[in-house]
Formats: sequence, C-alpha cells, structure tokens
Amino acid sequence: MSKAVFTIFGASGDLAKRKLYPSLFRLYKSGVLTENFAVIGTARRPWTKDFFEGVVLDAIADLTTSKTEAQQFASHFYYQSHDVEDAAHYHTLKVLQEDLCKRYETDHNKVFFLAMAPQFFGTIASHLKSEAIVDGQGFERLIIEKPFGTDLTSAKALNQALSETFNEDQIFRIDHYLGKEMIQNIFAVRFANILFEHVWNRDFIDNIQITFAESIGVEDRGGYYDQSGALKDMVQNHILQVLSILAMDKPASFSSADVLPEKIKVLENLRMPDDKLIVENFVRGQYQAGHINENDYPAYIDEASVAPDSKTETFASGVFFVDTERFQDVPFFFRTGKRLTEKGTRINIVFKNDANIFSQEVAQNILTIYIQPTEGFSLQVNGKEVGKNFAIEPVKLDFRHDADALGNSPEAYEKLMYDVLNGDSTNFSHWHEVKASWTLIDEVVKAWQADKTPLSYYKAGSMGPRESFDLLEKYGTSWIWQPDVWYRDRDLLQ
Ligand SMILES: NC(=O)C1=CN([C@@H]2O[C@H](COP(=O)(O)OP(=O)(O)OC[C@H]3O[C@@H](n4cnc5c(N)ncnc54)[C@H](OP(=O)(O)O)[C@@H]3O)[C@@H](O)[C@H]2O)C=CC1
Ligand SMILES: O=C1O[C@H](COP(=O)(O)O)[C@@H](O)[C@H](O)[C@H]1O
Repeated sequence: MSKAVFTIFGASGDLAKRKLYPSLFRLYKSGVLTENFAVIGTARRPWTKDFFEGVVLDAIADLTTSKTEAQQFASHFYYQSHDVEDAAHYHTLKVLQEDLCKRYETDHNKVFFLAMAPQFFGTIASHLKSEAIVDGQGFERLIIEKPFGTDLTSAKALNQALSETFNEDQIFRIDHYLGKEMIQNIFAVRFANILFEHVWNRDFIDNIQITFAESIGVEDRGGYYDQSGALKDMVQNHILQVLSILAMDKPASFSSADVLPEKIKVLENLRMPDDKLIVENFVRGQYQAGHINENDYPAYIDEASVAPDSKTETFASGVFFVDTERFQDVPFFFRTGKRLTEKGTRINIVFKNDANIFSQEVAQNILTIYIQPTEGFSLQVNGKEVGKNFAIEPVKLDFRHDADALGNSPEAYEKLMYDVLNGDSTNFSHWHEVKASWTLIDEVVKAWQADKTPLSYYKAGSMGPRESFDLLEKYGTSWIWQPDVWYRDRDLLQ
C-alpha cells in the first residue's frame, strides 16, 4: 500500500485524461493506492473540484461498473488553477499539498508528474524548490514526460535545470515502451531461458530486426510532429531503449543498480557513424497519399498543422552497431513510421545457420517477440516434412494472445507509476542513456538537415520506402514480416 500526494501539472491535458487517471484508478482497484493518497491537478483553466472529479469520472468510465467505487476514487482529486510561470501560484499549491498530506496521512511523500509541454519542465522544477514544495520530507519523486530535450544541448540544459532540485535517483524519465508487458518480458526471455541465454551473442545471432510500425498518421499532433519527425519521436527514445535491453550483458541482478549500468554500456558503445555511413545506413521517408484497409488517406504534407513543403520524415530506418564484445558487428536493423500497413511492434532475433549436412537449404531459426497488438513469442525451427522423403521445412512454435481483447496486461503508465511509488527506476531512462542516444541521433539529424540523404517517399499503406528494403539486402538479409491481422482475427477467446 502506497502513501503519497500526487501533483499533476497539465491535469486538463490529453495525457492526463487518457493515461494517467485510468492508470491511477487501476492502482486504486488493485489496492496499491487505498485511502492514503490524494491527487492535485493543476492547469490554467479555472475548474472547480466538482468539475475536475467529473473529468476523472469520465476518464475511468470504462474501467468500472461501480459508481460508488468510481466516486470514492474521484473524491481524492483536488484542482488548483495555476499558471506554472507565475511564482505566486506555487504558494497556494504548497498550502494545498500540506493540507492534503495531513488529511490523507501521506507521510509527506510526494510525486510530481510533468504532463506538460517540455519548455515548462525547468521552470516547474525550479519553483518547486524555491517555494519549498520540495522540502526534503518523505520521498519526493519527479516523473517527467518525453521529449527529454530536442537535441543533446537542450537535453543537457534541461537536465541541469532539473538537477538543481532533484537528484538523479529522484528523476523518473518516462519512456512508456519500458512499461509495456512484452518489453519487460525481454528480460525474462533472455535471462530465464538457458536455451537463449547462451546463444545471445555475435557467435550465434546473425541480425536483429526491430519494427515499430503504426498505421495511424499524425492525427491532431501535426504541429509537434512536424518539428520532430520519426527519428526524434521514436528512435532516440523507444527504439534505442529497446535495443539497449536486447544488447545488454547479463546484469548481476534484476535491480536498477545492476540493470541500468548494463544498458548505459550498450548505448555508450553504439558505433558513431560518420556522414558516409549515415548516407549508407540510414533511410528517411515521408508518406504520400494511399489507402489502408480500403480507407483513403492524404499525404503527410496535406495533414493539418504540417507545412505544405515539409521535409520532416514520417519514417526512419537504419542499422545500428554495438561495439561490445557480445555484439560487435551484428546489425541491429530498425524501422518505424506512420501510415504503414498495420500497427505492429515486433522484434526478430535472426540466428545464424550451422554447417549444413543436408542437401537442401535450411531456414534460419528466428525468435520473434510480439509487443503489440498481439503479445507473445514465436520460434521458427526446422523439422522434417511429413512423408516418405526426407525434406526439411520450417515450423513455427507460436505463443500469443491479443492483449487488448484479454484486457489482462497492465497499462504501461500503471506499471510505471507503480514503479515510481516503489522507487524502482529500472524501467526509466537514466540521464547517461539519454545523453548517449542524443549524441548519436544528433549526428544523423545533422546529416539529414544538410540533405546528405535524400528524403524518400512511400505510399500510405506500404511498409515504407524501397530504400529500407534495399538496406537489408546490402547486408544479405531482408525484413521478416508476417501481418498480425491473420492472428488477431482468429477466434482467440473461445
Ligand atoms: N498525449 C499523449 O499521448 C502523449 C503526451 N506526451 C507528452 O506529455 C506532455 C503533455 O502532453 P498532452 O497531454 O498531450 O498535452 P496537452 O496539450 O493536451 O496538455 C497540456 C496541458 O498543459 C496545461 N498548460 C499549458 N500551459 C500551461 C501553463 N502556462 N500553466 C499551467 N498549465 C499549462 C494545459 O492546460 P491549460 O490550457 O488549462 O493551462 C494542459 O493541461 C507533453 O510533454 C507530451 O510530449 C508523451 C507521450 C504521449
Ligand atoms: O511516443 C510515441 O509513441 C506513440 C506510439 O506508442 P504506442 O504505445 O501506441 O506504440 C506514437 O504514436 C507517438 O508518435 C510517439 O510520440
């Protein structure tokens, strides 16, 4: 059972409503939060407590049939109209926080969630200190949303600003992919199976393929996305974080003290590409009009809030190398993009072939980790085809479920907030990881901004530009992809 006063900056925003209130409610339902907690929501609009409770009730409407339970939960929510740039408002916030701390007996524990545009992060942190809202009593933890900077320089400045109020072990940088069930499952697959643990290295792995495909476009986030692009939106954070889990050495224990240094080692050993290698190894693309499942979609440049001559990439693909003894020279291919054929987040571990005694080619063993929308694993192995002749054919051992349909996977934010309450930073990005990933990504951004790599185009509904396929061909392999739709359409729940 956890005790804390949560203060959510940006309480009227999209993230708070769609993710944070439902996640807090799930923690409440599961007994992690009981009576000793309160939530202060802040934003500029002048809401009352009643109105705020209504917003919270709407946000959790799908998660319970019990009106009493929902109302009891919502009664813990308090609203404080507050402009984060106005120092005077922090005093009112402090008074409310102290009052709630007494009323709910939260032992002065505090969690601050910055669910706002990043330009406000530094200001908020500094006021929390100057107005003594952070007062050294109880635990004091800061949860901070992405993006953590827009390049290395801005990330350093932000980190410096935060570190004047919070120590590294009080800062929880959210990467919501780290809260996903199957990303956490990579640890189990790697370190709880002797079958994989001893072959998880350059002697046995041919290449690793990471695909984070989305069928949605930029929706109503054109303004943000056009300034960001796929590389900063998905690769600098989510893809490199996942890569670090795939490539890390075995930690001495499953604790942040042992896991984080191993992940940091991977990111600090990413091979730094020069301009020539960036041109050869990284692809940028932008979607043109096309269709997905019979629906027509416009080109990216025709989306709302996107510049009509925008050169922002909606697709990024490439290959990373990790210069560690374990993975030296093993290609880690990645691709991510909007308006691709389907939503599919997947990792393929492609193993090398052994000396072949048969008179036919044999397929490579492939371990596929399905992150979403289906969750699970499959392992492609070779067996004998049934019949008199001796022929070898690949077969797939497949264990999967549709997480949405079963509804049994915790929402990423629920899991991550649970970790924050427990002071466990294993599933958050450490500053050294952020620093290492921006160091590499900045190089690619520089080359792309100088137009060293031409922008390729792809049709909405495809799996990205041809250049992404050509890249793997250059390395003697190809993307392994089987649509997820076939699996989800089966009557899984019968
Ligand atoms: N939405 C999502 O799915 C995701 C969001 N994020 C990140 O989360 C953060 C929030 O995103 P999102 O919820 O979508 O953004 P929204 O634009 O929906 O919400 C912004 C919030 O900030 C408040 N706000 C703006 N200016 C001020 C101010 N000066 N003082 C006080 N409050 C202010 C707004 O309320 P008001 O206007 O009333 O002041 C609103 O509550 C961003 O960093 C984003 O990158 C990350 C991943 C996913
Ligand atoms: O961080 C982000 O992630 C989402 C994709 O997240 P998922 O959990 O739905 O896979 C992406 O759409 C968004 O552009 C990006 O900012």
